[in-house]
Amino acid sequence: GELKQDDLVNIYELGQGNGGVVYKVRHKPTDKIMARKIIYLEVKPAMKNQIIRELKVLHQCNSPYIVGFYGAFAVEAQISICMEYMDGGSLDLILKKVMRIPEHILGKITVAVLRGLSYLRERHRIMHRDIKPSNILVNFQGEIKLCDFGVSAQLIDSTLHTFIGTRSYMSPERLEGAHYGIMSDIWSLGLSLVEMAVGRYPIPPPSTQDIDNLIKEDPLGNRPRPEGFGCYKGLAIFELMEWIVNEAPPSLPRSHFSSEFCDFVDRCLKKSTSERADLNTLLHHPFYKRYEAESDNQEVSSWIRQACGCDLDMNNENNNRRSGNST
Ligand SMILES: O=C(NOCCO)c1oc2ccncc2c1Nc1ccc(C2CC2)cc1F
Ligand SMILES: [Mg+2]
Repeated sequence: GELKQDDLVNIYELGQGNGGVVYKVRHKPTDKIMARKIIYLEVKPAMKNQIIRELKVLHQCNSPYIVGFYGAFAVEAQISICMEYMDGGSLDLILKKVMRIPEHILGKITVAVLRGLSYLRERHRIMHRDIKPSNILVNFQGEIKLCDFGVSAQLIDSTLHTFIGTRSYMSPERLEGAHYGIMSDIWSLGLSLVEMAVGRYPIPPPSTQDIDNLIKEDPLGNRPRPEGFGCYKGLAIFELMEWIVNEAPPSLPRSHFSSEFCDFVDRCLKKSTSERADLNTLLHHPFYKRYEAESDNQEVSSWIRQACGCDLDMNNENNNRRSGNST
């Protein structure tokens, strides 16, 4: 049945984005745990109703690579979007916890994102519009899914002025105000992969020294960040946009990543859309091919649990071994 505010109980806040806040909630009538995103919008009732009507299309959005949808409703100036609760959280939060994400996990993330983008395009004729680590969610079963994509045209229009949007994942053509489409999502994917591989937002590009500091012999890739690292005191948003439009795109160092992975991100980060790889080309790329065969989510599942420090037995075992009182 229809979701309504009085049937939801807040458990705790999951996060705040620009223009939205997300709560973990329980739906009393079904006892189901959900994530409830609240977007504040001062729009005329007619527009609000149109947004809710357009969001209901999400009931037809069924894919293993798209976060599930339970319903949407409006109360006063709030739009609520209730969706599947993903207990591993978003990749930006995971990235804050670990130093960086290993290539074999990024391969699985790439498969999920490309399949999610293909689903949205083939079945719903939409692009995502906001690909970035915080819009890629994971769970402890090892599933990787997309959220916060532009399914409601009216919601896009109503938030263009308010949400500054994280322009820093936007493609050069979009920042220049030119026409843009799915190829812009491909750029955002490439930039997100470099950020997750290297461990910091990759513009301005990290120096070779940065890279060497990053990728010291740390197989698990999770180590407390050295002081001041990663929270780069980099450029202001406008300088960043100028850099993206005027300077060479970032790339991965072949010294630390496979040539297929380096080539994959290079094809995503071509500044000119005519040179940039499109979705179908990427679905045939050796980097994608290397990971598309793996069907089980076990590898991602155990990595996520280790990254969240949730497989306590593993940790205790390590601690025991370290302190020498192994049973
Ligand atoms: O959250 C959004 N932007 O995040 C900035 C505010 O924090 C957002 O921007 C849109 C623009 C147009 N249509 C929709 C959305 C939408 N939200 C959304 C879309 C799809 C789903 C699917 C169920 C998984 C869930 C969502 F919350
Ligand atoms: Mg988001």
